Amino acid sequence: MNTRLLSGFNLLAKPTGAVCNLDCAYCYYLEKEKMYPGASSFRMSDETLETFTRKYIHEQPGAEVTFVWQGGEPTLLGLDFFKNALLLQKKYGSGKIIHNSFQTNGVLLNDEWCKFFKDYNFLVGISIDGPEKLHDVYRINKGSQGTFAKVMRGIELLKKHQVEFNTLTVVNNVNAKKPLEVYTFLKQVGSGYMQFIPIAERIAGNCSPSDLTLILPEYEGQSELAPWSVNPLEYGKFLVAIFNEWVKRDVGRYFVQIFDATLANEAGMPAGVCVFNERCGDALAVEHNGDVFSCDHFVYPEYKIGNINNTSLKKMLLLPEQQKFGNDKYDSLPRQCKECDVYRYCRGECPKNRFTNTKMGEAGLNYLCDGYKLFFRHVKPHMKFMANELAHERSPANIMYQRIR
Ligand SMILES: C[S@@+](CC[C@H](N)C(=O)[O-])C[C@H]1O[C@@H](n2cnc3c(N)ncnc32)[C@H](O)[C@@H]1O
Ligand code: SF4
Ligand code: SF4
Ligand code: SF4
Repeated sequence: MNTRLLSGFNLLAKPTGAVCNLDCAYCYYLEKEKMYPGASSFRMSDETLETFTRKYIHEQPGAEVTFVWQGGEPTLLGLDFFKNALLLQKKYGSGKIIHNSFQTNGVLLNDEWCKFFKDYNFLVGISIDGPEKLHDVYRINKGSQGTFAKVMRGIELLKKHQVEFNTLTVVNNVNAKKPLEVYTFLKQVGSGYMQFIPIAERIAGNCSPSDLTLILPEYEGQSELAPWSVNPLEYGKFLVAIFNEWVKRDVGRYFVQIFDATLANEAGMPAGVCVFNERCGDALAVEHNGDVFSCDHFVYPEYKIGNINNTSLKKMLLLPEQQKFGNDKYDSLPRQCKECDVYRYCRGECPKNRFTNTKMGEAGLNYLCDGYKLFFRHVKPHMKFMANELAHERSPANIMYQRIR
């Protein structure tokens, strides 16, 4: 038995496929609709939902199961879909503790949605890229209008109903230049847990309209960097600026995913997020029709590992190609990463972003490398201090009263 399976796996659900009410310029998922030419509906059927729920609960080795609803935009399915999902979770629950996490653009939230989230204890992730002028650069609707006002309305409703929420902020070529504006804004909004996701995409040249244009890291044809991609050093500086602010006054008050992950790695614990673990491969994605893929960021025909309606999840996880996918996170690293002084934090980050070469000409280096080197080297002494506090059962927040050099 694969030891990673013993500790559980995740399945990110896309019950509306790539269908969305928005048209965010940088979205990696919208074009996945092309993978289902001729599909008349992108709504997960009741049968597939039931099979998915049953298998996901029964095949999970642990006593807790987390459903993560994403897309496309999951609110487009309407509340009844999720009421049914909860009934099915109850039906197949087998005494396990079940959590639900819901990733949304926030635009369609209303009192009814928020009351539902509160009543059933959903954790809601809201995508917001900063204050209005930064958010509206890329997060636009089908009429090319900014969505900031509607997202803020959604957040106010979540707060009114006391729904637990966190934020996802895509760091792109524009907002990366304004780290403190973004950070201060997210604090004002009431985000207790911030996730920053760097954008690094390449667009293929000479594509036919039916091709996916945002390409896999191994693609060797003609391509160009997508203009919204963040510059690696700028990303590093963005993180450093926010860290410097956080470490002075916000430790223990605001949580930032990459800071948590770095501290966990320093302390010898699992990072808590796949990109900063040594290996991956246990976070699958399921499309509206039951197709299962190696990962949400590898929804490509080459990475389809089966369909939930006719294969067990365990069988898919144990397929040699899926095992290789997860092991390659470490095995395929260039030598530069394996010998890197901040490897214990960075771990080569996500294989999706490994499309550049090392100085020695070796392929498979992470595009964001320079930024990560800058950030991880900067935070290293602080992380060592905080890990030492943890090891002595003291609070890492004590760092706010220290001078670290
Ligand atoms: C694909 S969306 C689906 C859920 C929902 N529609 C939303 O926007 O939150 C999931 C997350 O991916 C982020 N995202 C979109 N395009 C991305 C890209 N090219 N690289 C990294 N993250 C991206 C979005 O900002 C969002 O936080
Ligand atoms: S709202 Fe989410 S799924 Fe829709 S376009 Fe934006 S990032 Fe993509
Ligand atoms: S490919 Fe990247 S996002 Fe997917 S599981 Fe691995 S580290 Fe995570
Ligand atoms: S900082 Fe660069 S060299 Fe070091 S592990 Fe990360 S990607 Fe590899």
